[in-house]
Amino acid sequence: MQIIEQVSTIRQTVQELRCKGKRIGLVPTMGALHEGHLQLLRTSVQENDITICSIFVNPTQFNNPDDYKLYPRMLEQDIALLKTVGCDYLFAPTAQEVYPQQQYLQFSFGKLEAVMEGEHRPGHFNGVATIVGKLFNFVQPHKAYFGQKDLQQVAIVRQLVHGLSFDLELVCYPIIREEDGLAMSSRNKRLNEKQRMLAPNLYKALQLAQSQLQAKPLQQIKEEVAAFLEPLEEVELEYFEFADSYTMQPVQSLQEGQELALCIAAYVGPVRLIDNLIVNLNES
Ligand SMILES: Nc1ncnc2c1ncn2[C@@H]1O[C@H](COP(=O)(O)OP(=O)(O)OP(=O)(O)O)[C@@H](O)[C@H]1O
Ligand SMILES: CC(C)(CO)[C@@H](O)C(=O)[O-]
Ligand code: BAL
Repeated sequence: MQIIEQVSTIRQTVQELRCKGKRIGLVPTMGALHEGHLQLLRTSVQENDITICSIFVNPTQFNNPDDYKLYPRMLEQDIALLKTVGCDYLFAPTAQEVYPQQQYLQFSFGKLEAVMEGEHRPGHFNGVATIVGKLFNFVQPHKAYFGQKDLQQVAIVRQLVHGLSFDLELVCYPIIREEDGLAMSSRNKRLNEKQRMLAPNLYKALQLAQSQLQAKPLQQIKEEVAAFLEPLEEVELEYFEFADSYTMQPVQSLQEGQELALCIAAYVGPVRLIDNLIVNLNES
C-alpha cells in the first residue's frame, strides 16, 4: 500500500490510474479504524480496481474544540489494518495541504441541515461538505463509500453530489455493531469501562421504539425513550427523532410504504454518540 500526503501527488496518481482505465473506490474516514470502516473498505476492494482510503481528522467539521482535540488518532495501527484488507492507497494529508488558504466556502442545505445533527452541531455539515467536496475533487472516484451510521451525512453528501454534479456513485453501507449492539464508532475508544457498559442502551432505546411503532403514537414513544434513558447515570439524551430516511425531515405519523429512520444522539459521559435504525413500514 502506498501512502500519499500531498494533494498534488494524489491528483497525479489518480490521473494516471484513470488513463489506464482503472475504476477507483474512495472510502473517506477520520481514522482510528474499526470493523465498520474495514467492511466499507472490503466492499470497495471487491467493487473497484483500486481502493483509496483517506484519513483526515477534518478540523472544519468539529463544532466542539475538545471533541477535535480528543478525537482518537492512531495512524500506525490504521496503516496495518488497511494492509490487511487490500487497500491500495492511503491518502493522509495535513490540514495545511487541505486548507492552504484557510478560506472556507459556505454551503446551504436548507431544511436538511436544520434538524438533528445539523441543528445540534452548528457548522458541522458545512465542514463535512467542504472536505468531502475536496476529496471528490482530489481523488475523482467512480464510487464513494459512506456508512449508514452517519445517515444525515449521507443525505448531505447526496445533495452535494447532485448540486455540484459530481460524476460518481454513492454507496451507503449498513451499520456494523459490536456483539452487544453498540454501533461501532471511533469515539467508542474514548469511553471508560462503565461508559462502555452503558453505551449499548442507545441501540436498546432504538429497539424499544421500533417494538412500539404499531401500538402507540410517535410522540408517546419519544417520551418512553426519554424515560428509558433518563435513570441511566452518565447518559444524556440529546435527541430522539422519527425521520424520513431520505429527506431526514421529522415524521409525525406513520404512512404505509414509508422508510422510517429512528435516529438518536446522546452523551455517554463526555462522549457524544449517534445511532439509527431504518424501518420499512411495509415489513413491520
Ligand atoms: N459502525 C459503522 N458501520 C458502518 N459504517 C461506519 C460505522 N462507523 C463509521 N462508519 C462510516 O465510516 C466512515 C468514516 O467514519 P469516521 O471515520 O467518522 O468513523 P466513525 O466511527 O463514524 O467515527 P465517529 O463516529 O467517532 O466520528 C463514515 O462514512 C461512517 O459513516
Ligand atoms: C466523511 C468524513 C470522513 C469527512 O471528514 C467524516 O465526516 C466521517 O468520517 O464520517
Ligand atoms: N462520523 C461523523 C463525523 C463526525 O462526527 O464528525
